[in-house]
Amino acid sequence: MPALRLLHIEDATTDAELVAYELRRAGFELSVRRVETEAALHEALENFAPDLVLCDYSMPRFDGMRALRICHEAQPDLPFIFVSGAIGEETAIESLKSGAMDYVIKGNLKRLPAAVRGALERSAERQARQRAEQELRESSHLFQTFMEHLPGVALMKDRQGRYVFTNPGIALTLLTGQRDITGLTAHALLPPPVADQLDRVDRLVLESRQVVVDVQAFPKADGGDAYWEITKFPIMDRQGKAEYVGAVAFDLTPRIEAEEALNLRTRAIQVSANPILIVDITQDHAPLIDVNEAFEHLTGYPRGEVLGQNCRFLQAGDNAQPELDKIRAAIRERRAATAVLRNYRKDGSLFLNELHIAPVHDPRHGKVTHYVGIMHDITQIRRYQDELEHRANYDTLTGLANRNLLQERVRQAILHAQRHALAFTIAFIDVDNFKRVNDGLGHGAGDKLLGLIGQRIQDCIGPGDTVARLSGDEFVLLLSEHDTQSKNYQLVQRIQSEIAKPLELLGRQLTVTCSIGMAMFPRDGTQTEHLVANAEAAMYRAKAQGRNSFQFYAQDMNAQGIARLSMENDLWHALDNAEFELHYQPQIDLRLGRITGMEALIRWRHPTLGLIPPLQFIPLAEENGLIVPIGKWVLETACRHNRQLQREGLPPVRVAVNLSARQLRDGRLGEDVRKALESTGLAPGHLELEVTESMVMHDPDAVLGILQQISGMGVELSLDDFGTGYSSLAYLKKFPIDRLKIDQSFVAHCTTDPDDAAIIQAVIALSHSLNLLVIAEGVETAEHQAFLARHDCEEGQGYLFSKPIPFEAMRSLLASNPAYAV
Ligand SMILES: Nc1nc2c(ncn2[C@@H]2O[C@@H]3COP(=O)(O)O[C@H]4[C@@H](O)[C@H](n5cnc6c(=O)[nH]c(N)nc65)O[C@@H]4COP(=O)(O)O[C@H]3[C@H]2O)c(=O)[nH]1
Repeated sequence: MPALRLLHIEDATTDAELVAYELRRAGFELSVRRVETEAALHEALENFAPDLVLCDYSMPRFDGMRALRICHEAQPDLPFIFVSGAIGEETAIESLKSGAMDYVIKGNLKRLPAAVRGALERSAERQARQRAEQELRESSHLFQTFMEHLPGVALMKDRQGRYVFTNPGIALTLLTGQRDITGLTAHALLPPPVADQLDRVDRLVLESRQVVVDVQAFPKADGGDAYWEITKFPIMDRQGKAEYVGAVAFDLTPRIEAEEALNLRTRAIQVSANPILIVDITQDHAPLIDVNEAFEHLTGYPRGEVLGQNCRFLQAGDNAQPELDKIRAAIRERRAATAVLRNYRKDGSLFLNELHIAPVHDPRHGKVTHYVGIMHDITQIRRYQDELEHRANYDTLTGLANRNLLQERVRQAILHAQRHALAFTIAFIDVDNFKRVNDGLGHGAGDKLLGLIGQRIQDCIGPGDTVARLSGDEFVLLLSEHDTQSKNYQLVQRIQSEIAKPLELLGRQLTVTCSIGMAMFPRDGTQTEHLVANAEAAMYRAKAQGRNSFQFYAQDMNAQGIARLSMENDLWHALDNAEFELHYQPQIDLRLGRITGMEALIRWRHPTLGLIPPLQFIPLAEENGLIVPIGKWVLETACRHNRQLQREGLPPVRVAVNLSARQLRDGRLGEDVRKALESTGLAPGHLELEVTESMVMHDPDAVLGILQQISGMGVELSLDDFGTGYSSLAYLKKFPIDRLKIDQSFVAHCTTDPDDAAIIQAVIALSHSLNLLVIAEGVETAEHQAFLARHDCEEGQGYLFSKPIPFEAMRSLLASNPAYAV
């Protein structure tokens, strides 16, 4: 036990010693400090740290009551006892009231030890109590703070259901917002059903003495419910009786709402039409942790079979896909990406997967932990795109490249050739007389023929070459390795002999030929259009030289080709646009000087080029077959005009109409003639058809039938350009010809060239012997007329009498009923 530190305020040292003696005698161990001034007291209180103060009441330099105050102020709990001479009852009471713990008279020091012990004990008690109070205050403060900051509700109720304690959070569950509800019950605060439920659970807790966890809905001010999870527990009193219900409650609403939102999203993923997969990349083999129904549907893999697996199984070993690198790089760099992959279903079938992957960040540390993949089956779309692309680049009829693809390939060939200083060839192939097959056997057969020809051409060329069908019967070849004419020559020979091989169409043996033109890069052009146009020009030149031939491009073909091309183009529309008209040249009876007939000669009134003579477009129309409809129009118009003149009362004349070779072969000529006569009402004897020697002699057997048919109708026939060919007059006997027409080239020189004169005489004589009439064309002078008349040529036609004139002029001429000099 440490020595009692005694501070003694005493001016008399002997008194002080007596006091110490008395206390030691009573068993106290003492450490004593004696002071007798105020200053010394302050110093001692500060440095000596006394356990007890004894003080004389009245001292010469100090006052006991003052000393008491000083000690009290410095240390309120320090035990203070007056030890003094007699001070009277009142003073003693006064001192005790002022805080002294006891009063001992110096004359009765025996009482001092007991007084000291009592003071020390009381002081110790007081200090203990103060400490306890302090601790209580502190713990109460801690409890308050804790309760105030608790993110929920804490409360206590008594057995009657009255709130004994609530934290401020209680306001959250109550509609009132009331904070102090001590003494109230739930029924005073909440709707009855809610209060009833709370009471029920309280009773359960009190009766079972168990912890009960319950979820309770509380109505919210804005409508709807807030859900609280309430944990209730019994609180026992000292006797172990469950007197109170304690409760802590937490608002579940945000969690429930978050769960609902999550559920919604999960459901959205589940029912999404797009297959969706989720991969965990925190694990080494990046397993699938979720897939939706659309994934199962597309791939055929059930969910349970693929979860935990790496998505690699979708590639089924087809791992050499460059697009896979895109996915790998994106995952390495933790970013999104899109790639098109070849994936395989469970049944092994292929589908094209346009896969979009996006990283998912963990909100806690921002790291990418998962990837979400959205799949898109683009197999059909791709197929459709390919189909479109194919249609855009390939000819549907033959399966060959079309103009588009050809242009692209030629463009590439030009770039390649320019880079490596190479040459290549463009060949233009046109099937000879294709129109005849098409018209004769029908379009189906024509299409089949084009397919066969395309195939034959294809078989002749190399793998690096392209064969394209431009339109109709035109094929263009890009021969990328043909850099010399000799190579081209060999190829052309091969193509022409391949195409010319007999083939069978609709059960008929057929042989077709083709004309080929060629242009070489860079010599004949450095641009696609020029090369193709020049090859085409060469093809036309080849055609002009006879079928089944070929030509290399030569500079001068160009202008000719272009003009021809544009004219051909216009010719297609000329008939629809009514750009044709007929002029008439009168034919004169050379003995009577009267008009007996007129020849219909076609003119084309071109919108920009003006009046075009027939020799400039008839051969073209012959070639492309337009001559047939044009010829039909001429026939009808000539008949109509002639009938009109007759109706107007003019002297009836014959109208002569030129036929072309193609019309003769067309097979519908007889029908056309009959219709023209019928529809116009012209008598057959007033129509004459002119055929040329060459037309008849080319295929005499075929022509004979149609000429007999026409002649049988009563229509007259004349043989035009007679003398220019090599017809044998003997052969002519077989034909139902009425009239021979001496070509103007003989007439022109009949008066100057004895040979021509002799020929004319012989022709006239022979004709007469065959009972044929004779008409001479190109009668330009009176001498011509006289010569012809002298040799019994019945009729003449030429500038001497009239040039070909429009219909109106012809009508006027007939109306004037001219008499030409004979
Ligand atoms: N130098 C000279 N020429 C004369 C004289 N008298 C007439 N001519 C011309 O000689 C041509 C006679 O017609 P063509 O031999 O049947 O030769 C015709 C005929 O083969 C053809 N043609 C004209 N119209 C038609 C037609 O409707 N259908 C067919 N298929 N061919 C036609 O075009 C050819 C040329 O017709 P056009 O230019 O009208 O030329 C006409 C006519 O204008 C003359 O005294 N001196």
